[in-house]
Amino acid sequence: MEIFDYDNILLLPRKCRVESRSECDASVELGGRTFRLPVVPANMKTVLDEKICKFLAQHGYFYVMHRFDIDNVAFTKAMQSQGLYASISLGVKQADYDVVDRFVADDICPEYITIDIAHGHADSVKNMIQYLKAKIPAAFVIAGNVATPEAVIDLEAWGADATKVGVGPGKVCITKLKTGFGTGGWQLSALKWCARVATKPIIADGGIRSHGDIAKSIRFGATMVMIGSLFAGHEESPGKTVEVDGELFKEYYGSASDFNKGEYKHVEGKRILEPIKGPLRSTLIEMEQDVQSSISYAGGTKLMDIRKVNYVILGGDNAGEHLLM
Ligand SMILES: NC(=O)C1=CN([C@@H]2O[C@H](COP(=O)(O)OP(=O)(O)OC[C@H]3O[C@@H](n4cnc5c(N)ncnc54)[C@H](OP(=O)(O)O)[C@@H]3O)[C@@H](O)[C@H]2O)C=CC1
Ligand SMILES: Nc1nc2c(ncn2[C@@H]2O[C@H](COP(=O)(O)O)[C@@H](O)[C@H]2O)c(=O)[nH]1
Repeated sequence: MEIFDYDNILLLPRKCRVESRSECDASVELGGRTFRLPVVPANMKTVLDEKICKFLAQHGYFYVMHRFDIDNVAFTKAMQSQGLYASISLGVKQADYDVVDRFVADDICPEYITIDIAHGHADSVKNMIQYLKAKIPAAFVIAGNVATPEAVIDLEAWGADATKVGVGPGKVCITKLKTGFGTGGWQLSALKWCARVATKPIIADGGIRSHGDIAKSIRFGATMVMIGSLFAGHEESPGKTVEVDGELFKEYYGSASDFNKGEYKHVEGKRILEPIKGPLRSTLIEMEQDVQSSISYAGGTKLMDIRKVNYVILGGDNAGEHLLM
């Protein structure tokens, strides 16, 4: 198997088919809705809050609200009462089953539900998917996180509508160091490996460090990418603002860090400071323009045209040109 990551892959251009990059369509379909970008901010406390979710939904972007210290039912009601879709996260504990029961009792259905646990290839996820499918069948269920084709096959067979791939590639992740497991350092080839067997959308989660990594993820089989660190340092970001030597930063911490958990137990995340990089809407617009550029370099007009390009692996044992035959 080829092992590579975002840093040592480059995509190869094909003859341009547009006169302007504005002709390229960066939108993507997921769960019956079309979103402007194949990008979703990570469902983490220092990345988004209710206000950001509302902004994203109103402006045609996908979001997944985090699941920490939040009333999912009240959140769903608030979004839907404004004519917006609701996209929430759940765990697999009794409290999460109680939330599902409240949805049923109130006859409310969030449009998207992401089952979000560290080791998603687990019977606990199978049970939650099956409970959701029985109780709220109209919800689009995303399940994860996983790292292998076997896991993608199982989650799809258990009823997940999409899977989330990525264990340990995140910027505030210390899973690799603490446990010796994961896709940190080879997330892009893990995605390729998983995409070979997937029959439903994959969300590639973690390890995106620059906008070009979005196109690379699409090339290797992602329908969408989940991004934390690139979104964490905005003016609107919910993380605390910290001043260091006159420069302003926002804190960004892992959902499995002691900062999120409130205790030091099974910690697999850390806290870092991200330099503040202006308003969120500017980054979203720049991302869209960059994805449009990627599509144009792919010789295409729409997002999935990126899947057609060849690539090179730079350096290492797998170095060379890889042509689609
Ligand atoms: N993408 C990634 O690489 C990672 C992401 N995270 C994020 O951190 C947050 C917290 O995750 P998580 O701790 O799973 O959530 P929870 O604390 O809600 O745990 C979910 C359930 O899974 C169990 N669990 C957690 N890890 C494992 C494991 N390795 N093996 C077996 N059972 C496990 C927990 O039990 P118990 O705690 O008793 O073991 C609990 O019953 C999530 O948002 C998750 O996405 C965390 C780590 C890696
Ligand atoms: N191993 C851990 N992974 C975590 C934790 N909190 C979040 N995450 C994952 O990281 C991505 C975001 O990655 P980034 O590279 O874009 O910053 C996020 O979506 C989660 O899957 C954690 O505490 N430990």
